[in-house]
Amino acid sequence: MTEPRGPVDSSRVPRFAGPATFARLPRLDEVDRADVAVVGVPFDTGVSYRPGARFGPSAVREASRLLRPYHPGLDVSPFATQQVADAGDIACNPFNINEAVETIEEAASALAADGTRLVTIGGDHTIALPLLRAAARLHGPIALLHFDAHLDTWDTYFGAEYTHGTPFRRAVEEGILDTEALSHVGTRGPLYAKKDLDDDRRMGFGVVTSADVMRRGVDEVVDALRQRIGERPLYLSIDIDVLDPAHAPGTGTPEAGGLTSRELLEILRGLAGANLVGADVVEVAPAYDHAEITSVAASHVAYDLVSLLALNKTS
Ligand SMILES: N=C(N)NCCCC(=O)O
Ligand SMILES: [Zn+2]
Ligand SMILES: [Zn+2]
Repeated sequence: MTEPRGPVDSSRVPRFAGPATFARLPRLDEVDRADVAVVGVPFDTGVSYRPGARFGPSAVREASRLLRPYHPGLDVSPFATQQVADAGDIACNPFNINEAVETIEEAASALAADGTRLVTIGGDHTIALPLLRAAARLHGPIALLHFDAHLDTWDTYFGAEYTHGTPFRRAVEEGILDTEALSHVGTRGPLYAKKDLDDDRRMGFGVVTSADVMRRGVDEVVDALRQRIGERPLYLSIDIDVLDPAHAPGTGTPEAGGLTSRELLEILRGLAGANLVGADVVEVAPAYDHAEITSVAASHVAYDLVSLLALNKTS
């Protein structure tokens, strides 16, 4: 096996020079194959409030220029022990949600066909449904940890089935999730009715609210989540609005009272050794951002996801 090709060396080429790929990694077409592909989905036609997450992938790539190759918190060099590459963006129809959902499922399945695991940068949360479908094609019904201010298990908006508020209800209906191992983390904010929580519970979700994270602390929350997941194939879906608007202003449906970026990153690190098979980071809407606060946070989250995959090399 040839050595993985890593990022551009920032001691030779200034990190602010050249086109942005995630963490300055090679493009997928520059390597034979990748163990992990970081792929963008610039789609935001499923939003219920502020648009703009279509610009998330390029903002996160730009904000990822400062990432370095060794992760001290997890003691891993994620670009040295596995080939990581930037697969570019999945081009999907911005005028037709149903068609876009199909396109994303097919493109993700094609990328993952030879064992490549995907870290996807959104795009709005609609894209989690086709990504979960693609993951379930390979692994069967999978465990899900969903980090979000919102439940995203609502039924329809204006009669539309595929929106950023409904992906996980669709996924449960389709039988692609392991309903013994579903949790929301960071949930908060007003709901439409108490019934939202009843419906959500009936679908099988456990809820660790944002206040629970504050009261119980990161370690206890991690223990509880890990017990629920066990060894199952696990997918992580991270809506950046799980963070407090102070930590992630650049998003479409902000809610007060969220996690700090430190809490989120520490919970992720607590998942080291879990059987992670794929992940997404969604809802970065750069037009509402300031000083790249949100896209920097998202790029670090994506780096941690790639690092967790490095610790779960099955091959
Ligand atoms: N997935 C995100 N970010 N938001 C869902 C909010 C749905 C609503 O407007 O009620
Ligand atoms: Zn959300
Ligand atoms: Zn969401």
